[in-house]
Amino acid sequence: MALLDVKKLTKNFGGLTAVGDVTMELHAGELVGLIGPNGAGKTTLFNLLTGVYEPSQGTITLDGTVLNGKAPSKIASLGLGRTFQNIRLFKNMTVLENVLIGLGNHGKAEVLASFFRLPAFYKNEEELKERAIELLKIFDLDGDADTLAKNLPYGQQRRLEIVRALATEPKILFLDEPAAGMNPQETAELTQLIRKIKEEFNITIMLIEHDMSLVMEVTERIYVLEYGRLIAHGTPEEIRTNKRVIEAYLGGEA
Ligand SMILES: Nc1ncnc2c1ncn2[C@@H]1O[C@H](COP(=O)(O)OP(=O)(O)OP(=O)(O)O)[C@@H](O)[C@H]1O
Repeated sequence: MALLDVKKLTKNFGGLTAVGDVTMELHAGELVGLIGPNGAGKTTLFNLLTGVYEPSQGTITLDGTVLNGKAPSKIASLGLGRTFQNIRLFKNMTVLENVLIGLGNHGKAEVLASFFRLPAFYKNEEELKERAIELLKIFDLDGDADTLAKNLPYGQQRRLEIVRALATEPKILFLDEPAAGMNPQETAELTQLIRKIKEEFNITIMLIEHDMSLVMEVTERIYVLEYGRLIAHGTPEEIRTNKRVIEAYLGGEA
């Protein structure tokens, strides 16, 4: 059974079908690409999958649970994590605090303990901090734990966003153009990082990216959208040579 099962998903904005009749599956442990020309509906699809938008039609099922109609916070707690096209960090908080927020999915007992400053609160705080530092170490950001997020170089802010999303321990991580605005050196580092995430966390990743060499290098399968419709699906090699895909991109540039 697929981990994420998307059936005939559609989102209309007035007369515009931003996502139309999309059916796709993600399996545990896969690294899958989502590409398509500007305005193809990629971000809208992520917004549907993470509950930001309600589908006009179709169903989204995670591990047997239907996600339609659930709030984004509920969907996040069920195991869908994401980053955004434009960085959304708490810029005036430190690097460590940003990760602690990701980790801070407290249960009711912990909230009570923290309110009354019970011993469990301190133990939990210490443990969370240790876990946060551990995560930052994996991503080479532990040296900047006390730096304000806004003072990190751009590439590292993007990296921190990924760490924060991973801190919620998602089953599936959606990355929306993680290489946007990066220089070639930063993009090369990101490529390594995405590989590392897959190895160390053994999670499923779906990646929207305009940088074709990055997509072709790291993904195992690719879905291609144009005008909201899936026009192709296959291995990087199949997609690279797919006539329909080449046409879509050439048309987009003309
Ligand atoms: N909230 C909205 N209201 C109306 N139209 C929208 C809304 N969000 C997206 N659209 C439209 O839906 C279409 C798909 O947009 P979307 O941002 O999903 O594309 P994309 O593939 O992510 O593009 P890009 O690669 O440029 O980020 C576009 O025509 C866009 O203008």
